[in-house]
Amino acid sequence: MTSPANLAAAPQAAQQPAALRVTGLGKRFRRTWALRDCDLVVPAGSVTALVGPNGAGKSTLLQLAACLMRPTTGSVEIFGTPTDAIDAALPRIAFLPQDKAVYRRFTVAETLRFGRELNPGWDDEFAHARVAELGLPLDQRLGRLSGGQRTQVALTVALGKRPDLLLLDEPLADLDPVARVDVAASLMTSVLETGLTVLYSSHLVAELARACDHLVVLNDGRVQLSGDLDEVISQHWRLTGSVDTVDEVAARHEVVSRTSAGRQATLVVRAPRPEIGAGWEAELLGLEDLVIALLRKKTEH
Ligand SMILES: Nc1ncnc2c1ncn2[C@@H]1O[C@H](COP(=O)(O)OP(=O)(O)OP(=O)(O)O)[C@@H](O)[C@H]1O
Repeated sequence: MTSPANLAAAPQAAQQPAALRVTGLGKRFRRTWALRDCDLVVPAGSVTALVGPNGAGKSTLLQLAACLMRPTTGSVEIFGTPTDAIDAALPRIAFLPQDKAVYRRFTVAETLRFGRELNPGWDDEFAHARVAELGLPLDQRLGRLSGGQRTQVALTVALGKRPDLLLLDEPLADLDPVARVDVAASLMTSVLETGLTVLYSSHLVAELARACDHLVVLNDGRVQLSGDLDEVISQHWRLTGSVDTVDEVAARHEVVSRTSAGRQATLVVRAPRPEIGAGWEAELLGLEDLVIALLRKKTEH
């Protein structure tokens, strides 16, 4: 009753067209399993948030999807093409790694030229229009741009490749709050204009709630939950009541987390409608509280 479940991976896997499909995926580095037994689908056209604590395996998953590493077990498919067939899969993907991987000595123009030379499907007109719209000077070296501007150049290179699946590893992490909001908004405009699928890892859960329609929670190398964001949120409740009756209430539900303070017990449960008795209250969780509950180790059993 208490083990976290993969809410929607099974039905998703059967029904939805997948931009990314991961089956039985595992990745081991020496003795450490960074990912284990992962099954998940990122639906085509979705903006999917990938969340989890440090070391959960988010970057490893993104790098496997970007064909930068080979799985130890299982498989990864991009729009139905296994990433083993790298020549077919690669043109459909763009990956923005955590460190953005830009050359600080290159100017903006040189960076775009680099993008053009490396990518057969490069859209030069789009890339130049995007940097012009953002007011980024073509002759400026990337090392002299602000962090937010550098991120915008890296995003322009990723988008200029005209990918079908954009993989972003914490793209906003090193930006100040204003730059974060601006970069996220311009990214979402580009996403809406192009209709591409995005898988986006971040610790900034509140910002993800604005941008994303699907959620994948990774914890300790495993998929803890995946599904449509509204559906996920409509099925997670915070129940509060007396510690005297908490066992009875817990026994009627799938418990995600359980805590207590003095005489008051709090349960986070997964249920379409919670079944509570007198003296108990139920409220739906917001995304941030839900992610915290999912990632918190259960403190009592
Ligand atoms: N190249 C590597 N060699 C050895 N171990 C690795 C390597 N890459 C990742 N790991 C290990 O795999 C696990 C998952 O790491 P990963 O970077 O995927 O997590 P993450 O969720 O992206 O973390 P963060 O939020 O801190 O970026 C960690 O235990 C990490 O130490």
